[in-house]
Amino acid sequence: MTMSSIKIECILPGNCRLGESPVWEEASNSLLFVDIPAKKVCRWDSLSQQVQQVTVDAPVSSVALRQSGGYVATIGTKFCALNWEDQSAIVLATVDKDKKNNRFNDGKVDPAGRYFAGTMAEETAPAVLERHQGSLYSLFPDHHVEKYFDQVDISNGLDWSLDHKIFYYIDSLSYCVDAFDYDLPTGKISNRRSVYKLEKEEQIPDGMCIDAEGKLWVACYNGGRVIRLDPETGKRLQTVKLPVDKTTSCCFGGKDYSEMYVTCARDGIDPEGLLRQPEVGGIFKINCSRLIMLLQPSGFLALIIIWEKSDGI
Ligand SMILES: O=C(O)[C@H](O)[C@@H](O)[C@H](O)[C@H](O)CO
Ligand SMILES: [Zn+2]
Repeated sequence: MTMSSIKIECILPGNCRLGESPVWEEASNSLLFVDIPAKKVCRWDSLSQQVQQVTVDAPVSSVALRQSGGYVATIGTKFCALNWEDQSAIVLATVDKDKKNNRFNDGKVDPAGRYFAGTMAEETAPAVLERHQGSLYSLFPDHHVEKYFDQVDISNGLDWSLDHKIFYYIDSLSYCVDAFDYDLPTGKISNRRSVYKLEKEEQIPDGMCIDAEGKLWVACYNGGRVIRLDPETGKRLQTVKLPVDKTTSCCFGGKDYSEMYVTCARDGIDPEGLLRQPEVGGIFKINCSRLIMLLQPSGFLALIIIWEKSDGI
């Protein structure tokens, strides 16, 4: 993929205050995403170009697909099951009960159906917050929660290697992309190491996804770009710049997963910055005319048992 073959389009000139967690839903040809402070989960239908949204009662930081249909989402400090039709959220588990100022941030489902998500202290301004308050958790199909580690500043991008043996993770204020050995049967992680340190102009690492060649794509908050990294060599392979500064996350989607969708934020941008970025708060699509390397579903399906509805997994 060379720069010249890339087309970037604002597909939804929305007004996201803090767009995050893009996830492609194949069954509906739709892109799901959240606007965290607006407490909204949105679903953009790529065929009709219409957006539907569900408003919840606390900041919603990530959304994922459930194997049995419907969604799961991290709302405030709760893992929830989200029913789109009646707009209800069922609480599955609550974390950080002793930390009243915390909320979940980015989350994603692992290849075995566990829902991983980390927390952070609420920000007073972008990237300004009480440090070391966050932790990383996962929700198992039976609703029990495991805690992996604490002392996290801003729990962010996460994904798994194609062979499911490595878990990649970003704590934004470390300015690094980290890797852990991953044990899929148990969901255990070990042997933390850093695979890439962001350069100054790349700014703050935020959301992340993996492509079909096992390379990582990281959205750079304040950097106005997504970067493609080789986690084996620690080298940056590519930079794709976007017409907005606060790029927050990315996923693959569209036909054959040949497109990349990128979310961004407008909160924290001054009036001059808003004038300079007319498409701020929109959702972007990166199209590559030569189809290579992408073709990677943007997430796994959460295996969550909801006994109340007795609808199995
Ligand atoms: O969406 C997130 O991940 C955080 O909630 C955001 O607030 C920003 O991305 C962060 O400030 C940049 O590090
Ligand atoms: Zn994020």
